[in-house]
Amino acid sequence: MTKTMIGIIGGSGLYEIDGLKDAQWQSVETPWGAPSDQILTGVLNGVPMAFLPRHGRGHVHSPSTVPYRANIDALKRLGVTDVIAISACGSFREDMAPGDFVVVDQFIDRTFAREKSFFGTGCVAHVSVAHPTCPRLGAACLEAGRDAGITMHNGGTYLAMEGPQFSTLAESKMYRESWGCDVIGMTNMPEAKLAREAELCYASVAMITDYDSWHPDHGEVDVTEIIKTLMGNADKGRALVSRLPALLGTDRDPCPHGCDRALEYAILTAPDKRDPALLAKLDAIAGRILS
Ligand SMILES: CSC[C@H]1O[C@H](OP(=O)(O)O)[C@H](O)[C@@H]1O
Ligand SMILES: Nc1ncnc2[nH]cnc12
Repeated sequence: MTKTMIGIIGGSGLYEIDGLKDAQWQSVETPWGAPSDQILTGVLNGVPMAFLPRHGRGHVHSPSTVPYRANIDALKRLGVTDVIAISACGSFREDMAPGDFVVVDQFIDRTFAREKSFFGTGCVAHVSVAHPTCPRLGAACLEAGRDAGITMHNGGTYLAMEGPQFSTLAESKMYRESWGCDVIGMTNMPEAKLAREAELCYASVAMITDYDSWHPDHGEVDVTEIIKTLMGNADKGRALVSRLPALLGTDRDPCPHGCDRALEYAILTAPDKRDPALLAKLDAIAGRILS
């Protein structure tokens, strides 16, 4: 049995959380560069927690320049076992209204200008992302949100776009009508794929801020409206987070869905052909399987 450590990746509007005992902002170095910011560590309601603002405090990084690999590596290096990503999203569904939260369980990845893997020449690995989020962790988020009085939706497909511009009307309609997506954002990919490679359980909570541009009564996306909705959402996000420790507990069994064993049969490169320099960089991510 291992000890639980909760990692929260806070999206737009969520740059810190309160109530951590022994809170301190820590600098973490990784072989993939610096994470988005220092990481706030401490203990929340009896369980160790690490909080990382995805865009950095003051919103420094754009969705394309967020150092996704460094962020996931830094959380893993600190001992995080369970990552909850909290993200501002547009909605493609009338019934997923601004102010509601969605526990996302699928993604369509339309990003193209980002590093998407820790692996590559000299150590090739292929993990499954058929089920890219952890159902156990998603269920805890759903319960925590409902306990906090938030309107929660169980399951949804997140369209990850490159940005930073919002979608055209034609794109918005295509994602909604032809592709059956539920929400849209710019950051959960490659974050979710990298978390799987790092053998971390990952759940994604979408905080709905707008109806993207498809909705005839709402017109185009307006970032000032998004920020207004975000201000209300951020407090709800914190309320959800404060309920997670009681639901996840201090001790942790192996993930029933195998997230923490994703690399077991994934590495294809023969031991004698592996690149020592890449193996050294993989110390935190794949140390369990490579050492
Ligand atoms: C503030 S509008 C667009 C911005 O908000 C979302 O960020 P995050 O996913 O980190 O909450 C979206 O992905 C864009 O980066
Ligand atoms: N409509 C939208 N499209 C992409 N990212 C978003 N983040 C918040 N609203 C969004």
